[in-house]
Amino acid sequence: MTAQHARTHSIDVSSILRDQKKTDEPNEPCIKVENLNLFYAQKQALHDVSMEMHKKKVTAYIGPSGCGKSTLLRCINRMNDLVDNVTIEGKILLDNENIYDKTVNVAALRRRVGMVFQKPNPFPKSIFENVTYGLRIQGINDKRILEETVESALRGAALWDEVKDRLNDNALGLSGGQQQRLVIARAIAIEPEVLLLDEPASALDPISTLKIEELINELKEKYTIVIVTHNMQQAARVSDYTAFMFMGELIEMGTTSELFTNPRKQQTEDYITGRYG
Ligand SMILES: Nc1ncnc2c1ncn2[C@@H]1O[C@H](COP(=O)(O)OP(=O)(O)OP(=O)(O)O)[C@@H](O)[C@H]1O
Repeated sequence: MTAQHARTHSIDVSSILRDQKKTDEPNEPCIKVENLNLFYAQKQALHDVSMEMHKKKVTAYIGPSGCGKSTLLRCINRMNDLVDNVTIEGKILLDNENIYDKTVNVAALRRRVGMVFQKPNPFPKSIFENVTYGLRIQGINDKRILEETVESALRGAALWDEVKDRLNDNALGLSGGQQQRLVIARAIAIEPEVLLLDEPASALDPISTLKIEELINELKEKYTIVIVTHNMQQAARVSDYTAFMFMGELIEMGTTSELFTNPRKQQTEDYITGRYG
């Protein structure tokens, strides 16, 4: 990135921040990460990470490619358990309960902590069946409950008006942006506490991206949200708190306005002004 780009980059972010009406009032912590280390076989991908994420706020993870953002995100619903040869040390407390405790039921944890990935991944089923999937696997088949859930989840994901007349159509016929909102509807249909979003808009066009960002602002009234993004303007637009990571370490975390306008660490400043990454 050139110096000119770097200056433009940081100016853009500050103007975005000026336009935001975010309260910096912290809510109580919902998730506490304590001294987390993660190894993929011999390779250490997270180094002694400790941080807190607040209830009904949006926290963004930023940092250069390969710094561990997705790895850290996936620890919050134990998705890394599915990877061979992973070793995890430390704790993650969800409402003060260690999710890595041996007694934790991982399926129940994943109902409380929903996840949306970079590429929309609807099932090759109807829109209705996609949204009700989580309820059906819990054995809920009452037609009235399913219909009410479909409407409220699709409304919650800002998709209802676009699909209400074709709920039985195959979800794969939706556009990429609609598919991503459908996947968010599927995640919120089971009323999780936390939503993990791993670059949810990076495969989408600018208009669909804007819709997802507006949606995140609405969803935080109900959910604690953690989002991984490569896009600093996006972090500035959607998040209340931002964590900057570098080579598996949490370098700095603060309110988004603090981190972007007054970073405490040189590495953070270098990254947000586009000097590297
Ligand atoms: N399943 C895996 N097995 C082995 N190594 C992995 C695995 N997943 C990630 N890694 C390594 O762990 C490190 C952190 O990767 P991670 O995907 O968490 O970074 P990231 O910051 O999300 O990157 P990006 O922004 O490119 O998505 C990288 O060196 C990556 O190669």
